[in-house]
Amino acid sequence: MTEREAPSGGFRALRMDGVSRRFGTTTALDRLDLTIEGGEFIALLGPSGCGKSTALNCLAGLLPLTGGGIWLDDERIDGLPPEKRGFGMVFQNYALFPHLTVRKNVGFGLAIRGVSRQETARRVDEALALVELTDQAHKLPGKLSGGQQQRVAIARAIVIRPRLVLMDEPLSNLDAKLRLQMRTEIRKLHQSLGLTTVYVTHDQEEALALADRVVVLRGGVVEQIGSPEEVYTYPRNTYVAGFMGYRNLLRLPVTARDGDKVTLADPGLRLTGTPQEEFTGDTAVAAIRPEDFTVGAVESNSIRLSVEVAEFHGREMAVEGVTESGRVIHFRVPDRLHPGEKIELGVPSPRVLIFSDNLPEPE
Ligand SMILES: Nc1ncnc2c1ncn2[C@@H]1O[C@H](COP(=O)(O)OP(=O)(O)OP(=O)(O)O)[C@@H](O)[C@H]1O
Repeated sequence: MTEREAPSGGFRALRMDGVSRRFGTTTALDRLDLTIEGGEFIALLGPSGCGKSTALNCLAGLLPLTGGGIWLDDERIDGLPPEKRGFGMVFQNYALFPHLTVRKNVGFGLAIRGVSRQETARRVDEALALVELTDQAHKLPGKLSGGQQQRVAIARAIVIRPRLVLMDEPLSNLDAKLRLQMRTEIRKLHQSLGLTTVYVTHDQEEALALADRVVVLRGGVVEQIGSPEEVYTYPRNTYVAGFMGYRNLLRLPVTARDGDKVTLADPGLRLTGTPQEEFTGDTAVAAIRPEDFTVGAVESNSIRLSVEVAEFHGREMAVEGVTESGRVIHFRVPDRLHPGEKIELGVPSPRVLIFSDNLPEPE
């Protein structure tokens, strides 16, 4: 097997064990337990301030831990300086040297590691070919597009044959089209090199598209770890559900419980759904994706509403409607609707996830 084919970059597992980081009285990361298998692509997902960059910087060695430890197989590495960890990093702002050509930028890490000129040239050529920048090698970064600059940054990270690649929101400075293109390129690169990767993002689509496993963070704490399918289909709570596109989180009175089904109702609305957790109490939260509604009731699931705003989105309309009791519902339908129109929607019970009522009070 050639080095390029080595799937794990040389380790079986990287273990973060109770990793914590405080800044004064702020706990940015609170006892993170995560084992990353060699070759895995992990996405750390959450909104601004949830601790994802802190987790990445602790892994990189840019931030000392205030608790816990990090292990690469049997070696404890959280005391090692960044350059001794053998990790490659790709940042949001590219962090390229503006006065060095693309070729020199990519070769920089090899030069400071004392790799011979001949070997450096060979590996830089190989990395540039992988990110399809061979013909831009002589240019300065300022002469390249944002996407090309980020490809230079990726080449610079992989040329050192890192044991782990750390990426901090690498696509967020790119426009929407380029972001999609680069996302596919990152996935392709991971498929061909098999480099273990930890990727920080606040974009759920990016996390689901790229990762083998997604770690959803809130306030420095892990809310859920799972495959994209798991976190998308079975979010553990309303926070993860909200992040996974369950745009309708409706707090409603419970009117019936029947085995593994719970019914919630309100004037103009009746929903029977599937509880995702044990709960007591007179109210519960129904989580429903806009795309799971259909026109017309489904069994006894029915929401009657009046259309407020309808946006044309190509294959479908994205619509906001209001029920008799003033609840706002977001849904998608294939045909054009107009403000003021009355419509009845339905949704299959398995697509109505019922959670205990732990939504924060509206401000
Ligand atoms: N150097 C620092 N000094 C003080 N507080 C910090 C520092 N770095 C981060 N924090 C705090 O720690 C928490 C987590 O920050 P972190 O940057 O890890 O979040 P994030 O999820 O990466 O957010 P973003 O996407 O905005 O970077 C925040 O409350 C933040 O204000």
